Amino acid sequence: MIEEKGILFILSGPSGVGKGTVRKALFEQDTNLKYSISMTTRSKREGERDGVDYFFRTHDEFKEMIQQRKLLEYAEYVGNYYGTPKQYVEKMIEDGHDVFLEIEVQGAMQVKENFPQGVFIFLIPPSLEELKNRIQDRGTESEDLISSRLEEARNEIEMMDAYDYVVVNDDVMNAVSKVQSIVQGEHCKKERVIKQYKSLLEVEKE
Ligand SMILES: Nc1ncnc2c1ncn2[C@@H]1O[C@H](COP(=O)(O)OP(=O)(O)OP(=O)(O)O)[C@@H](O)[C@H]1O
Ligand SMILES: Nc1nc2c(ncn2[C@@H]2O[C@H](COP(=O)(O)O)[C@@H](O)[C@H]2O)c(=O)[nH]1
Repeated sequence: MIEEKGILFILSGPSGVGKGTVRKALFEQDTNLKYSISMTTRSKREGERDGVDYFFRTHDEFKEMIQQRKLLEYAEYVGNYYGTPKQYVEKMIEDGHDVFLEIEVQGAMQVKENFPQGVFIFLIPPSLEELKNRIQDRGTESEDLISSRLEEARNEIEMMDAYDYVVVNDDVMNAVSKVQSIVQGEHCKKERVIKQYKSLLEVEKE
């Protein structure tokens, strides 16, 4: 039998584009996907839970994770640190699960350097006006923070060329179905299947 390793999917996009919304809807449909819960130093939003939405940590705790090299990637974004705990991702991939990261672009570029076989997906809004409306209507950030995030959004969108796929989040279910096609399609990529098949042949030879 072909032993399949999991695939690492990385979803980025400007704040408020709908990454979390699309990811949650996708996870209701795809049960092989595992979400990598990030660590952050930002404060909890109303309704967010430690260990579910994020691992909420102090700056000192976060720095310790960096020093101990326990993060796959990390970045400072609009005054806070965000990072991906390494151990969970490596274990899940090894066990054959696809892992989904929802991270900003600086972190995604670090993953690309260390994990080039990952699949990089960039989510864009139908317009910048719509992005502003979405982040404002969400009502989770102050006006100042919304401005900082929107400023950051312009730089982030310029990075989309570094991604393998770009999906427009016009309608949530439309975007979900596109991301799902990407996930399924990646399992049939000949480079991936041939690599797995070659290791199977090696094992059978022994
Ligand atoms: N396709 C869509 N059409 C209209 N509204 C949407 C759509 N997708 C998401 N939204 C809304 O936009 C807001 C931002 O979505 P969400 O929180 O998922 O964005 P995000 O990219 O994860 O943001 P952040 O990076 O800041 O965490 C939410 O209020 C969500 O309901
Ligand atoms: N580099 C990383 N970025 C991350 C991670 N987890 C989340 N994020 C991104 O940060 C911004 C802000 O998130 P918010 O929850 O405060 O709105 C957003 O783009 C997230 O995708 C991570 O582990 N590493």
